[in-house]
Amino acid sequence: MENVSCCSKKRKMVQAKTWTLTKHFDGFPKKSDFELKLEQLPEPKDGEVMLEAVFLSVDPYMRPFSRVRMNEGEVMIGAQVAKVIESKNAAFAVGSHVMGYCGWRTHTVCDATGLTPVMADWPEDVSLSLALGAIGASGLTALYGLEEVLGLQAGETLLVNAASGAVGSVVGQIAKIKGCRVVGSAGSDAKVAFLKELGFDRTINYKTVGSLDQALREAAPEGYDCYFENVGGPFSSVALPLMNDFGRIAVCGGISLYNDTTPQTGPYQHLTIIYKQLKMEGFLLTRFEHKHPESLKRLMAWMKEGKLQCREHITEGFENMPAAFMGMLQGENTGKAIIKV
Ligand SMILES: NC(=O)C1=CN([C@@H]2O[C@H](COP(=O)(O)OP(=O)(O)OC[C@H]3O[C@@H](n4cnc5c(N)ncnc54)[C@H](OP(=O)(O)O)[C@@H]3O)[C@@H](O)[C@H]2O)C=CC1
Ligand SMILES: CCCCC/C=C\CC(=O)/C=C/C=C/C=C\[C@@H](O)CCCC(=O)O
Repeated sequence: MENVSCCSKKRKMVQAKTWTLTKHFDGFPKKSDFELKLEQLPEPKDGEVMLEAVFLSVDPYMRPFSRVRMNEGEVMIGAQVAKVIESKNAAFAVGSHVMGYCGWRTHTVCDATGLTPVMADWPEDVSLSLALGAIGASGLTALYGLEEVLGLQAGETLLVNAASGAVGSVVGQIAKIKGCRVVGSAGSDAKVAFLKELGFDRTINYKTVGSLDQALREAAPEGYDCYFENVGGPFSSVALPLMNDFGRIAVCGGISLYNDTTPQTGPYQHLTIIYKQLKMEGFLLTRFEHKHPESLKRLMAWMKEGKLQCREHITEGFENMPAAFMGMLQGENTGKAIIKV
């Protein structure tokens, strides 16, 4: 990123590149829903820092959250790992790295609210981008869904969909660490091969399988005790009746629904839920924020021990953020979708 220098002899003026939402998404996002803009940044005031983005994240939540948390014309929401390039805050040294929800922007001036220093003893040979994925929000979501929501126990059978993605790939690996049988569904043969590499017991390419019901039954003739739901919609309608009595379902996401212009309706599963006495619970990772520091240490330890593989799908160039976002929603990524500035 080239900064524009002008006027002041003392200080280089910094221009941020930003991606704004021109118009609320209507159906699947389009290129014209985004606009690249330049923004002249002020000098940081006391307590503030200036950040330069190193890695940015594109995530499914941006699609539904944009509608409820953003106005048209605003900078797209999102997390990044950034380097502190100027600081008037003693807690954030120049040259250190932070994780923050700064949005889709190359440079940011902000106070420290909402900035998290990247884990103190982050190993030099581990990419900082993982702080946005497996050793960040995606890994934490997987861990909390399994431990806090599902209460997964050794010996149980778990189903996870969008299994080769940022969250799903960690879900399956943690479930294996915990001594469970894991069935994963993903949208291509290459993705399914990746799941096998990760140690999933059975894998399904839901796009080519023919009968999903039959494939899910064959993958777990004993039935499913736990279901980590990332997709929703028709997949869920097929999976729920295959749960065992007292089965638990963690509703983490519903990506198959995010781009709908008309909300999908039924089939309604109330009778299955009653008869099988199922427990279904939605969650947001933010509920467990107080556990983040300890949980990140556990994820990092698993990675160092070789028990957790962290695949990333890296797109080069800030200019390509909208394309990377739309690509992720279309299933282009295996592992965490990341933008390298
Ligand atoms: N509750 C929470 O706090 C959080 C929830 N989430 C949710 O977790 C889920 C996974 O997120 P994340 O791991 O970041 O993203 P992923 O890395 O899994 O990327 C999205 C993947 O979803 C799959 N997908 C896209 N469209 C569809 C569709 N119509 N039907 C089925 N699969 C589809 C694609 O894989 P494929 O080729 O296999 O179809 C795609 O690669 C999302 O639902 C997200 O909203 C994420 C973080 C926090
Ligand atoms: C508006 C309906 C939302 C339905 C659920 C949609 C998506 C599930 C999901 O992916 C949730 C993700 C939650 C993320 C929570 C915290 C942060 O990582 C995002 C903060 C975004 C921001 O405030 O900038």
